[in-house]
Amino acid sequence: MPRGPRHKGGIDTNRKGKFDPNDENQVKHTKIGKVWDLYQERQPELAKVPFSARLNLERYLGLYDSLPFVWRMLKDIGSIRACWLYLGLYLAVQLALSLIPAVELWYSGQLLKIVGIAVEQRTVDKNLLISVALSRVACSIAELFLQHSNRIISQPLNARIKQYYTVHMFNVLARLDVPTFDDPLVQRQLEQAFPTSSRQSVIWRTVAGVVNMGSTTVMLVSQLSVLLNVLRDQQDGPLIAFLSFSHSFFLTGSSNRSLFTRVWAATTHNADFIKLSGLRKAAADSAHRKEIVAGGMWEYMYSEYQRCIHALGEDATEFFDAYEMFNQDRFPSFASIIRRPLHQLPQIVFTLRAVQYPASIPISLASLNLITSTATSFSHTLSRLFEQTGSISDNFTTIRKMYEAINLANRIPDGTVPYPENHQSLKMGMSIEFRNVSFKYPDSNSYALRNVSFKIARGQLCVILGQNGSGKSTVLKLIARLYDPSEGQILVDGQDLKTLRLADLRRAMAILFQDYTHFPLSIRENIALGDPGHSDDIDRVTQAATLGGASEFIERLEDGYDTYLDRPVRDHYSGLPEGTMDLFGRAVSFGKIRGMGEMKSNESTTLSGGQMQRIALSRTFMRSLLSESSVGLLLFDEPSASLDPTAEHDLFGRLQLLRGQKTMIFSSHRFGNLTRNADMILYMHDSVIVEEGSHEDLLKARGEYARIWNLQAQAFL
Ligand SMILES: Nc1ncnc2c1ncn2[C@@H]1O[C@H](COP(=O)(O)OP(=O)(O)OP(=O)(O)O)[C@@H](O)[C@H]1O
Repeated sequence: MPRGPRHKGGIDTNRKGKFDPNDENQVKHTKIGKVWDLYQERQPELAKVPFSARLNLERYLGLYDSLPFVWRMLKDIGSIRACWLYLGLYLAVQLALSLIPAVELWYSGQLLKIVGIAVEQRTVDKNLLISVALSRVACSIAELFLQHSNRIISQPLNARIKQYYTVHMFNVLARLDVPTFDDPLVQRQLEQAFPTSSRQSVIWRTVAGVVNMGSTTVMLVSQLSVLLNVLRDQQDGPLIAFLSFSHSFFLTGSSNRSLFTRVWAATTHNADFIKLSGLRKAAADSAHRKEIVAGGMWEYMYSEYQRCIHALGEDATEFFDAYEMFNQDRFPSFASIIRRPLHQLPQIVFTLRAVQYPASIPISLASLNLITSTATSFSHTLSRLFEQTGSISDNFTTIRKMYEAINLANRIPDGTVPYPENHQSLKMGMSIEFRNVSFKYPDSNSYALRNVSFKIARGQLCVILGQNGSGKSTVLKLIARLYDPSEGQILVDGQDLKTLRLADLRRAMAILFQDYTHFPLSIRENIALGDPGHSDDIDRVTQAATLGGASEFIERLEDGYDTYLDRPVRDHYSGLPEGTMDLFGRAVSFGKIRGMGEMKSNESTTLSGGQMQRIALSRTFMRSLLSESSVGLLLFDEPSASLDPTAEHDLFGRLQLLRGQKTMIFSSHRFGNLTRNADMILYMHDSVIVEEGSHEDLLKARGEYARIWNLQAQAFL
């Protein structure tokens, strides 16, 4: 994601269509220095006309589609406790604030009138002068109080709205199934619906934006009407007012040049710059240090870095710096040139008029002052209004996206049949049957499984063997219904898997994935999540940890079960003296990685790979072996890959013992005790099952299984 204020000026990221840098009709290519290629969407003809660019009609048409969602948002906000009360107060304060400039203007007009009368008649109504002056001062003080109240009211309002939607958002994220969550379109939708960076929720920004737009309009209309009222009787008032305001309509010219108000993309093909960046990253990242040192690479890296820098000269800069330098060399735009004389025009006209009609000078001079000061604030208010309408239309679209995301349906439809009919039956295991199952992953064109058929009876121990990528894990994922087969049917206890209630089905099985992850939560929670229903039961957690072979090293940790493997909250600090090596009981990290806030899900600085696997195993035990009757099927994908031989031996012993009558399916690369004891072995090759049977059957068949078994046996002779 590019650095910099990507959304400044409000790019409509929700637009339909495609940005193709190679489309010369739509996209302008600019070479920035030697390194960067900038591609900018060409402005439509209409947008070149000053003023219309700000209206961006296409964008506002989209507002209409979003209205039903905005209505739903209002209803949702209404359901938040005390929100209407705060909202009412907020509206009242905003309205008062928007009227204040007009009231101030009116008093300024009154003061001018007094000056006018004083010049003409040489008399001053002192009482009137004092009361007008006091009221003018009172207005300023009232504005200060109102602004303060505005902040006081908007804070709890924003907080309540944010809290309400945060819970909604979490629910949306947490409930998505694998194919839906992995879909790039859904990812984009989620990213747009729940931008992670902004401090204020989009909902609050929209509410505040709409209210601000209303109050800005009230401000403009009230100021204009007061100004017209004051100037009505003055000879050149309307003409000078028109000239003063005209320059505010040319403000658009300068903003048109900003990169960030358009669709754009930048890239580089410069080999030297790419290499330079790679060298810089490699030298700064601790992950490469070992190899740099052991391989004696630094001299080569240094000389290459120097060579690239010399080849690039001044152009060895990041994109935004390069763009800034490039922009500074460009000539000012037509609109910004024309704005300057326009700014002076009222004074010139005023001088000409004054020369023509000297008698009217004093009044017009006062009016000119009033008009020009109002015009300056008016042009700012007007440009704010345009900006607000732009961001409102974007916010409305984001709200539509957000509600669409809330309503997002999972790709794996839920079944309706409760499972199992009889909970006691689960103790005897579950039967699994694949009938001509074929499957392709959603983002893949090739089959991960092809025409796979097999049947595992209740209570059997099945081992799936095969090379890397042959489809073993995929079989387990389909049984857990993480995906649905592209063709064929899977039966559980004789019933179509798709008809069974998903929650029931998943409760009835425990699965340990090969690419298991650790949650950025405490070890206790990491294990307890295996059986969320009993997460408070610390005895169960410790028992599960013992079965998983994890309890010993967990107890040795300083915080024991409360240890966080990856602390999800970063500490914040800056400017620490160099002697500060630890803070809040943790080592201070000065590495670059820290700044990125990245957390790796299955890596930990404190535990070994085997220890991590033991925690994952404990989670599976928490679910499967403790709550006796609720699980009937255990799926293990390479459960011993990171374990040492003793630990593996112990694990299989415990699994056999605790399995009871339940069905158990292993995916494995290893031939040994496990396969010898299996009721059924499925040998997979290239997405299909090539051999099927018990250890003895397969040895007799003299196929691939027998060949590898014999190879292994010879290796140990
Ligand atoms: N999420 C995915 N998206 C696309 N393709 C995938 C995905 N997961 C696996 N595949 C592909 O499906 C095929 C089967 O993969 P699978 O993980 O089932 O193999 P495996 O036998 O378990 O391999 P290993 O022994 O390495 O674990 C492989 O070709 C793999 O590249």
